[in-house]
Amino acid sequence: MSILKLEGISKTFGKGTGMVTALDGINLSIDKGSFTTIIGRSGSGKSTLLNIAGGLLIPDKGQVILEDIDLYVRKDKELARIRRKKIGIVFQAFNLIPEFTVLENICLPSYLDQSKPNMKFIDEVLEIIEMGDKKNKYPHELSGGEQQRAALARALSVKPDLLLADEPTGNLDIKSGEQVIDALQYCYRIFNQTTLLVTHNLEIAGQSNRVITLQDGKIVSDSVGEMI
Ligand SMILES: Nc1ncnc2c1ncn2[C@@H]1O[C@H](COP(=O)(O)OP(=O)(O)OP(=O)(O)O)[C@@H](O)[C@H]1O
Repeated sequence: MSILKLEGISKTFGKGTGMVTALDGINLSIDKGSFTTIIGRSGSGKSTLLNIAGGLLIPDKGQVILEDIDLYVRKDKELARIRRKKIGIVFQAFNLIPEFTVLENICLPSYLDQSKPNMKFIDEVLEIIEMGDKKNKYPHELSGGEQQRAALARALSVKPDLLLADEPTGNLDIKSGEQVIDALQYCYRIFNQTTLLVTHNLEIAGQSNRVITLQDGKIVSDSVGEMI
């Protein structure tokens, strides 16, 4: 069953001779409970695609349907609410709030939504990603890999329908990067978390159950395999 559909998505940046076509007529359907990786050279449109899928960037053309919701016909305030409730995003830069502890950072999406954080679920996530003993630390007291795992727990805290991760290992050394990917995969397996991951790392891509390759803003291959 499809949870996310991108239909005829195009996006350009700039004007005239400086115009860049970042995405060119993308059609894509993501199944509930799948782990999909998007690969492609630098500049092929991966982040643009993820940002559009995540309700963060308005496409020039096309529709993004999350479950039955057409994201970009919604007013800004409603789109922000849908995003907070239904989409978790992990960025390359961890984007934690330095003045808040790990737990406060994780609870933030719920507080912004004026709802009570699901502490039982948050504790379960923290245990799975081996961050249970770090919840009262501040971001500056953590390694890069731990900060990224805290950002992952924050993204998962509202049990999002869709988890998006844009080069989550890009700022990390190999070992920390592997731990973050392991954490993503555990959460996929244990919570059946629908995940869409952008990476340059072909080894990581090979472990997902679908790999989509972008080139010059177009999908040039889409292969389905077994999740390792
Ligand atoms: N805000 C922007 N303003 C102007 N051009 C942009 C902007 N964002 C992206 N682009 C351009 O759109 C194209 C696609 O960029 P995008 O960041 O989606 O690629 P990417 O595949 O994620 O690259 P990377 O792997 O280097 O992160 C590139 O040519 C990029 O320069």
